[in-house]
Amino acid sequence: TQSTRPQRLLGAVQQNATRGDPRSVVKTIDQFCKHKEWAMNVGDEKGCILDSVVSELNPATVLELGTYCGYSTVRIASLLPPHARLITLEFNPHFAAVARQIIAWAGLQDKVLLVEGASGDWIPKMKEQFGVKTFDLVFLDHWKDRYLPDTKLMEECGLLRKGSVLLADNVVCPGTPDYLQYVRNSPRYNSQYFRSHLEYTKAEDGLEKSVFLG
Ligand SMILES: CCCNc1ncnc2c1ncn2[C@@H]1O[C@H](/C=C/CNC(=O)c2cc(-c3ccc(F)cc3)cc(O)c2O)[C@H](C)[C@H]1O
Ligand SMILES: [Mg+2]
Repeated sequence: TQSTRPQRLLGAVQQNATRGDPRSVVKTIDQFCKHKEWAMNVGDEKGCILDSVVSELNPATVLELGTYCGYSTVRIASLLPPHARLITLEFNPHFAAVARQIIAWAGLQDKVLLVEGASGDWIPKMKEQFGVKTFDLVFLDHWKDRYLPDTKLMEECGLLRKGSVLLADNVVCPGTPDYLQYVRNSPRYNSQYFRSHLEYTKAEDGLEKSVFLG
């Protein structure tokens, strides 16, 4: 049977990256996407902005919406302090299976909880199922029309506290106009745009960092 792109990406990691070395996993995926097949990972340019936000925040509890192959999961988890936890939601079983193997190859499985299912179903269960009080950081990188409804859902479920940071990928390309309008005009957020480029291309894209004001 034909392999899928995520399976070919996993193969590249297993052949070229060093087990237990997150940086080599990240580098391998970026090389694969630059020279072999483009894939919708946040990539190295926006990834450096992601890294700086994570390092500056030093979060204890992180939520990622949209694992895909686990590239940003590995980037984030590799920067977390020992007892910090990253919960990442992926509703496609095939992508979840590939991501689990990539996260394990990087040696980060003890810091990451990959939950297979839809954000709309799992966000309301975060407290009771995983003992989450609030998230220090949320990385949004799933379907672009779900950023706004899921942000409102997180507010309603009391998962954000004063100072919680939302970091959203692709606010220019493919674009998340309703989400941007909301976080930039709501008095409950302080929003900042980090201009960059769409992964592995010269097209403009960027990350929006929005601090919840409570
Ligand atoms: C009800 C479901 C919601 N709840 C959900 N709950 C759990 N998991 C969810 C949910 N919704 C989606 N997912 C998962 O997240 C992933 C989806 C990721 C989506 N990402 C993009 O579409 C994108 C496109 C481009 C792009 C740019 C330019 C181009 F020309 C082409 C492509 C670039 C980028 O950086 C991009 O991140 C994964 C595929 C999908 O199974
Ligand atoms: Mg993205």
